[in-house]
Amino acid sequence: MSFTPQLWHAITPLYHSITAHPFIAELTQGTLPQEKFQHYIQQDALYLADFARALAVMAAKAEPTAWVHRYLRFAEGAIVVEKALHGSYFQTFGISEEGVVKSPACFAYTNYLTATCWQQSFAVGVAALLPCFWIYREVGNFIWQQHQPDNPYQAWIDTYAGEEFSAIVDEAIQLTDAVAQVASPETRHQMQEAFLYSSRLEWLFWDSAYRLEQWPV
Ligand SMILES: Cc1ncc(CN)c(N)n1
Repeated sequence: MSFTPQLWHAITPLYHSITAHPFIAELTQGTLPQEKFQHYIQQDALYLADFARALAVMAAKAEPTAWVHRYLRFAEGAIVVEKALHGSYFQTFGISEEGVVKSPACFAYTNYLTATCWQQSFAVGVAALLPCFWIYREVGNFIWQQHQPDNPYQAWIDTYAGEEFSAIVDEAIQLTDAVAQVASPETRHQMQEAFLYSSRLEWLFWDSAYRLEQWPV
């Protein structure tokens, strides 16, 4: 069995906790209060800036050289495609991320990703970044299958359930398998841990938006 199905298998209960979370349930129905979606999208704009930087770090570390380009394209996708999606919602709501402070969950996730990509091996960084692709595609498809008419969040759903995003996710999965194939058992173990931590942080990110999380002190 290749490596990535094992990664997914390990987080399957966690993934079900994400799809059962009220944020996702209400996003699916189109009933998620605007205030919660706005909180999410503002935090996500801050997240994406650091996500793109983490991907650029991975591009700098990538071996073979052909992979440099792939990680640069992933970073470009985060900055151009995903930020454009946020931009359209910002315009609709008349908001921006200007002056917004990272929530504890956003702070934890972005710091985890950037620290891992800078300090750990290329292999571990690859695994830490994979849930950011894979979970979003699965959640996008999950919601899309339950299509509700006039959902105000349809543009978000269409982006992550779309073919363009799916092709990127396939690439990220293949890359992870290729890296794992030549990794030592210890590195593979570290990759599994990194994948799990990022997956937990994905859950936390949605949960924090649902709670309109602020710093308690
Ligand atoms: C928190 C989070 N994780 C993942 C994605 C998809 N790149 C995102 N936009 N935001």
